[in-house]
Amino acid sequence: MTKPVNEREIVLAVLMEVTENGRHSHIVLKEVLDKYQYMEKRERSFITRVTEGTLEHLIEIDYILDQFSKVKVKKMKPVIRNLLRSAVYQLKYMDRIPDRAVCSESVRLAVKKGFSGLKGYVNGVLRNIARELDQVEYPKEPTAALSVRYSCPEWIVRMWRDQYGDEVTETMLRDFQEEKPTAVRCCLNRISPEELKIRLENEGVHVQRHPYLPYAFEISGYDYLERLESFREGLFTVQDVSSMLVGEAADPKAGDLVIDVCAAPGGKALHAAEKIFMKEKGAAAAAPGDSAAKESGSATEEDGVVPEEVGSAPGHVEARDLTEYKVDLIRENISRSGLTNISAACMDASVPDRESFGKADIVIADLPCSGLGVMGRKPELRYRASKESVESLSKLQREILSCVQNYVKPGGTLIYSTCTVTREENMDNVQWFLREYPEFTFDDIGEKLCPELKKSMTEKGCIQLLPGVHKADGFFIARFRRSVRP
Ligand SMILES: C[S@@+](CC[C@H](N)C(=O)[O-])C[C@H]1O[C@@H](n2cnc3c(N)ncnc32)[C@H](O)[C@@H]1O
Repeated sequence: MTKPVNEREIVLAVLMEVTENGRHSHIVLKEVLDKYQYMEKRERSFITRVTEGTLEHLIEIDYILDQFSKVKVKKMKPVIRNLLRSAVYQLKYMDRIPDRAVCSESVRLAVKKGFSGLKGYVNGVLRNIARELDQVEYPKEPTAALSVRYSCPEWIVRMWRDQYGDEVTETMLRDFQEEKPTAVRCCLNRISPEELKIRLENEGVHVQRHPYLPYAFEISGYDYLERLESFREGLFTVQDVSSMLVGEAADPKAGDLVIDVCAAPGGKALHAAEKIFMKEKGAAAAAPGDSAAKESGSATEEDGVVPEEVGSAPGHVEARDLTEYKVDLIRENISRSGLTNISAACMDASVPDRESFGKADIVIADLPCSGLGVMGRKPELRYRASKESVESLSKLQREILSCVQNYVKPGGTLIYSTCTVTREENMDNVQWFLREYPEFTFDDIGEKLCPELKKSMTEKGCIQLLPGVHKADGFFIARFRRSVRP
C-alpha cells in the first residue's frame, strides 16, 4: 500500500519552506518531526539526514546540477529545484540507497507534485549525474575550491583564509559538515551529573562527558528528545558548551542582580539563575561538605558548584527580549526549569532603561549576530548572511553595547558574546568598546575556563572559539569590568 505521505515528500516540503520561504531549518524540521511522531525511527532519521545534508552541501549540489542541466539551478521551478537537490544529495552521499531508486522515486514525486511534463527531464538529469558523478571537475582556485567542496559562500571563505589561514579555515569548514552528538547541560538544581548520566543510560541513550565542563554531556542514539522521561522532567537542557561558557565567564555570585538584555529563548539567563540558586542553596546549608545538597541529589562542590555566603537579598536574573513572542519562549523555559529567581520582560535593548542604570552586578549581552559559528546546526545561515549584513549587525551590536553598559554598577561585570566568527562583530567591537568606554577594562576569563581553553587564548579578557579547533560551536566571549570609581 502506498503511504499518503512519504519521507521524500516531507523532505521536499521542508526544503521549500527553508529555501523559498526563508524559514529556519531546525524549526521547520522540529515541527515536521513533532507532526510525524508515528513514523518509524529509520524514516524520521532519513528526513533529518536528507534535509540537513542537502542544505549543508547546497553550493556543491547546485554546482553539480549546473553541469548536467540545460536549465540552470537559479532558473528552475522551485519544486523541481529542491527535488533535484535532495536527489543529488542522496546520489552523492548516501551509498546505501541504490541510484535507480533515487531516480525513480524523484520522478514519481515530480508527477505527484503536478509536473508530469518534466518526468523525462528529471529522470535524464539524475541518471546522467548518477553515471558521471565521479568525473565532475571541481574548481582549482583555492577560494572557489573550498567554497564548492564545503558549500560555503566565497566571501566567507576569503574572509577566514585572510583572518585564520588556509589550514584553520579548512578545519572549520570540515567540522561544520560533521555529524555531531547533541550537547546538553545537566540542570544542577534538579539532579547531579552522575545521576543524570545513569538516568540517560537507563533510557538507552549514549552519554559522554564533555571535556570542558563537569556538567556538560554529549548525547546520541535517541530518536526523539520529548520521548525521554529525563528530558520531560527537565533534568537537562539542550545547549552547546560554548553557551555554557558564558555562564562560567559571568560567574554570578549569591545575591547578584543579573540583567540578560537579549535573552530568548533563555539558555544563558537560566544557567545564570541556576548558578545563583546553587550558590545560595549551598550557603544556606552552610555545611562544609554540604550534606544537604548531597542528600537532595542536586550538584555539589565536586560538580563545579561552590557554596557562598548569601547577602541580605537573594539574587535575581532579569531576562529581556524584543518581542512578546520571544519573551513567552523565555517564560516557557523558566517554568520548565523550576527556578523562581528569574523573570522575563519585553524590552528593546537599544533603548536606554533609566531604571536599570548602575543596578546590575552582571549584564549579559549575548547579541544578535550573523551566526556563522553555528552554521553546522543552522546550515542555511551561511547563504543568508552577507558582508553588508555583518556590517549592519556590527553597528547594531555597538548601539546595544553603548546602551546596556549603563546598567553595570561600579565594579560590576559586562559579558559580550556572539555565536559568530567575524572580526567585525567580535574583536573590532571589543576594541571599539574599550576605546569608547575607558571606565571598562578587560577582565581575565582564562581563570574561569578549563586549562585546555585557557592555553589557546590570545587575549586575557576574551576568547574566540573555532569549530574543529575547539570542541564547541564557533563562539566569542568577552568579559569587562567597570572600574569602582565613577
Ligand atoms: C543570540 S540570541 C540570544 C540567545 C540567548 N541569549 C540564549 O542563550 O538563549 C539574540 C536575541 O536577541 C534578540 N534581540 C534582537 N534585537 C533585540 C533588541 N533590540 N532588544 C532586545 N533583544 C533583541 C533576539 O530576539 C534574539 O532572541
